[in-house]
Amino acid sequence: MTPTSFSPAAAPAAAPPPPALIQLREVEKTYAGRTGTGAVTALHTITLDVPKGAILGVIGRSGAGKSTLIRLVNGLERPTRGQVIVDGTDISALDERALRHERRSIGMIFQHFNLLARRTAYDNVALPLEIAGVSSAAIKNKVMPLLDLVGLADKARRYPAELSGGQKQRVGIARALATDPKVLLSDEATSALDPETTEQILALLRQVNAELDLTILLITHEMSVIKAVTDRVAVIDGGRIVEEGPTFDLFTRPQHPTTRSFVSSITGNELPAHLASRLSAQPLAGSQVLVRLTFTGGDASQPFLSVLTRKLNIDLGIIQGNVDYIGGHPFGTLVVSTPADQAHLQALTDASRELGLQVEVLGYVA
Ligand SMILES: Nc1ncnc2c1ncn2[C@@H]1O[C@H](COP(=O)(O)OP(=O)(O)OP(=O)(O)O)[C@@H](O)[C@H]1O
Repeated sequence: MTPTSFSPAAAPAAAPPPPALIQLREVEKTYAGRTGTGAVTALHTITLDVPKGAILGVIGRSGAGKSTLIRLVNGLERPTRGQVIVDGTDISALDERALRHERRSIGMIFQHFNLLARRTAYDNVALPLEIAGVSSAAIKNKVMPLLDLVGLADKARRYPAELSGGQKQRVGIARALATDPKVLLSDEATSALDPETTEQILALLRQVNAELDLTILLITHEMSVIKAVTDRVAVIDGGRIVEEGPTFDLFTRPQHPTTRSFVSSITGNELPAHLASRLSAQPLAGSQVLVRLTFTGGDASQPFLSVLTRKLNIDLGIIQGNVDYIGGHPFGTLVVSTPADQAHLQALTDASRELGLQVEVLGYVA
């Protein structure tokens, strides 16, 4: 059943967004069908802004169109319709030569690192500079500080086979930064790494974002990556952006069912199956109503449960609860049960709203 939303708390007034460094304008991408298949429209009328200096994550399930989207931004694919603009340049309108030049300002890192096995870490990082015709003295001045930045100064002469997954991705990041890009594209860059290494690589991305004022567009299927590193998030589903906004807002006030499902995957918001299967949309005789209270920001630590029970003189059963942090800001959810009486429910809703909580009626269980 679809939960009824009881007046979610108003979003705080947002400052005007800084200018977008990446702009997708009504972008559509249709692939000609492979042998024996029809054409596939991977992206439908996508409009998306990545503000300068931001880390924006695009999350979607397999086949949603993430890879297509990121490949359009570095010009590996051309849109069927619409424009892809990076720092004022319409990537989709460039010829091959101009595109090659423009790609120097767009770094990219990959899930499987894409390092050349016969080149050392140093030589992998040097490669884009060699291609750009930079002198070997200037290359040395560039590569060693970059290896230092990613924590691999002592591994310059190692080959990829001698490096761990995390170290390989560090080389990938240094290589992507070699040409001083304005934008870093990350294609599932931590998907092949264990959780601890993932955390370290995401911390490195945050570091280069802050130190180099680098705009980062990353695609992922993992909400934990979105939570750990992004400022903004776009949810893609069936080739369409179904929701986009500041990461904290999407976690605390997800609107679209796909976003809710992604958020649930990490916050444990989903009710246990045995309870969800018994939920009814209408009250039954003697039933309890299940209500999800969501608390965000600085008020998350207030003792609202005891305030509510004292104020309303009601019993609240705790069904499920969770507190989490995004960018250092707490948010949490608590699912409570209480007798399904309309006046009772209204009083609980009003009192919860007074405390700054969002209230969502999930349904009724007998
Ligand atoms: N070169 C291609 N030719 C035809 N269809 C393609 C091509 N590339 C992608 N598609 C189709 O476009 C759709 C979106 O694919 P895309 O790879 O962008 O999704 P994704 O979200 O990155 O998926 P995954 O996470 O599995 O990589 C899918 O239906 C896919 O089969």
